[in-house]
Amino acid sequence: MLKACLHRYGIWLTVFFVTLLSIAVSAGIASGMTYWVLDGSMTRSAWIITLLTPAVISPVMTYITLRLVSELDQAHTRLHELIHRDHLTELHNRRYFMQTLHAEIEQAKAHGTSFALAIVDIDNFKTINDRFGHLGGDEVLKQIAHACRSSVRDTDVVARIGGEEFAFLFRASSLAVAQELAQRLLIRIRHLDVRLQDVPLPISVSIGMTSVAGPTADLADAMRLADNALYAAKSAGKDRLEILASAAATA
Ligand SMILES: Nc1nc2c(ncn2[C@@H]2O[C@H](COP(=O)(O)OP(=O)(O)OP(=O)(O)O)[C@@H](O)[C@H]2O)c(=O)[nH]1
Repeated sequence: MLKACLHRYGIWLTVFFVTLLSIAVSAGIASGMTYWVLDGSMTRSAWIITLLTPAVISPVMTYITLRLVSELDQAHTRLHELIHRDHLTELHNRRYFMQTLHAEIEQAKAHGTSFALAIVDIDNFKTINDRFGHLGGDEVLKQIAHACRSSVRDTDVVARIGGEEFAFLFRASSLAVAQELAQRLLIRIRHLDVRLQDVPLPISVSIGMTSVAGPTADLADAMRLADNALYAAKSAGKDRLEILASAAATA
């Protein structure tokens, strides 16, 4: 925490902030709160100290501290976005998706909850790149990403997990509900009005889906089943949904 502060705000602001903390602590005002500082939750502890210190520190110093804390908050939010967003489509990225999937699997194991996982791959995307170049392909990716986002519920998670591959996590969903959402996505993408250089492009995706439920839920198994289902959808002619339910979900 101290290193990050030094790096971003330089020596003088860091010294100022540390001095401020020392004054507050030595005045006995922040006793009991210091474990939060040690715990690393700088923002929360700094806010608490800031609220308690106006009586002993001048308003100017309090203002500076508030600015510092708010900048730290913004820096933290920007960093979080950089780490978890795909910059092209503004969807979540693979890292975020895998973390969320892992948490959802743990939830299923602990509480017997269920959800559906889908992997969506654009059909014949290479031909679009070959014909219109990488920038043209990027434009199509953005439009498909938008369609993906607006085809699901707020509680669902959508991410771009590879070049022309997206993943969906349908929370607390039966396979039937998730299947309906995926079918809706297929239709929506089929009817997208995508044009590059005024040429209308037929766009479609293939979807592989599986369900995850109960104490035997496993991340690697879930990804493998969804991948295999996607492979089946591609092999069966593309532009379709294939489902491979896990043994636990069908039991
Ligand atoms: N424009 C663009 N293209 C990408 C990006 N990432 C991967 N690609 C392209 O995606 C294409 C994927 O091609 P393939 O794996 O052959 O897949 P496909 O042509 O969609 O074929 P099927 O999956 O069998 O339907 C390649 O041309 C990659 O260069 C990206 O970020 N932007």
